[in-house]
Amino acid sequence: MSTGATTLAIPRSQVTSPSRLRDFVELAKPRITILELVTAVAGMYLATHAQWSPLVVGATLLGAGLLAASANSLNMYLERRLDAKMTRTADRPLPAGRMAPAEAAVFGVATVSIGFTLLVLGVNWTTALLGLASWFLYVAVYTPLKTRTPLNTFVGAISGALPIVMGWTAGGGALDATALGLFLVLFLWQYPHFMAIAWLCKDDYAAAGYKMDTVVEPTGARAGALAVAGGALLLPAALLPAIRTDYSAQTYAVLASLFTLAFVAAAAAFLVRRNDRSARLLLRASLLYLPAWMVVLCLFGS
Ligand code: HEM
Ligand SMILES: CC(C)=CCC/C(C)=C/CC/C(C)=C/COP(=O)(O)OP(=O)(O)O
Repeated sequence: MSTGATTLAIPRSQVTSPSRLRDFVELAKPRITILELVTAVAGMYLATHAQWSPLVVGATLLGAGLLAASANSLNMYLERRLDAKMTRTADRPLPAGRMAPAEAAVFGVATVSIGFTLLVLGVNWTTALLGLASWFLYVAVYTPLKTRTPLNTFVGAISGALPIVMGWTAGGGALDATALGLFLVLFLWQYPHFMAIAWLCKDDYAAAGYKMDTVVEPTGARAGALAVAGGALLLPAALLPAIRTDYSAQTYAVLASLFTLAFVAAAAAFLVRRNDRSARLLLRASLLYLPAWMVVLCLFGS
């Protein structure tokens, strides 16, 4: 009798090892989650001018991080069969068979419960409810819409724009014009960001049956136009969080407008020459734009 057979009979998902931890981290889509948390820190910095309580900062980041981890793991649970059809996602823990679907579901339910409770008890109800709204829109509306209509991006962008507002309200900010400006910048930013990805991954998306803009309109003209529109609308939206007339706000307005014009130029280049090179450039520009905008906003716009 071979002991090897016994070893092989143990599901890989029950083996405890560092790679198990890596799989749980992967379930949370760490890069998107980290940038979301950075936006929350920027929102909180603007509201408090760094006169913040370390406990509230910790509770906000942990609570929002757990909600984002939950949203992402439940998205992976719901999309495990479709993820198996895309080269970009086939090696994720669920489609690759390294984790049982039930484990991801339990992780997703546990993290949303703990994250929401932490935000209610350690921060405030407004922030907790904004987090729950973001979670609900992503898991229960955006995820099922992905296979139905390209309007899914509109809903995903609402979800992705809420964490910066959560940071703002966690720091005591009201749901005012500044909050609206922060929301709109994040919302609009996602159009150029995602239209570049939608172009680069269009074959994958088509293979899995996702109705992204580049799948239903494969020339990419519509995706390009949406990227330019999102970028152009950022010009007025980026000015909203700093409607003041003093010198530092003017510096912010000039710098933010320059960044935004460069971003719009990258979107326009993609619209004109729709190829992988221009899409990659636009994606890179989007990932530079957001941190640059947040730094300028925190230094001069508050
Ligand atoms: C409609 C909304 C969004 C969609 C559909 C979307 C989709 C995606 C996809 C599919 C990727 C992977 C690209 C690849 O593997 O090459 C990606 C990358 C990324 N996204 Fe988004 N995203 C959205 C919004 C956001 C938001 C709100 C943030 C954070 C504030 C964000 C941050 C990132 C980052 C940091 C990366 C780079 C990850 C890496 O280097 O692999 N995204 N996005
Ligand atoms: C606090 C809280 C709840 C934050 C939620 C943050 C969050 C998950 C934002 C969504 C951003 C988004 C639409 C990503 C794309 O997912 P996708 O499903 O298109 O990506 P994929 O194809 O890589 O799975």
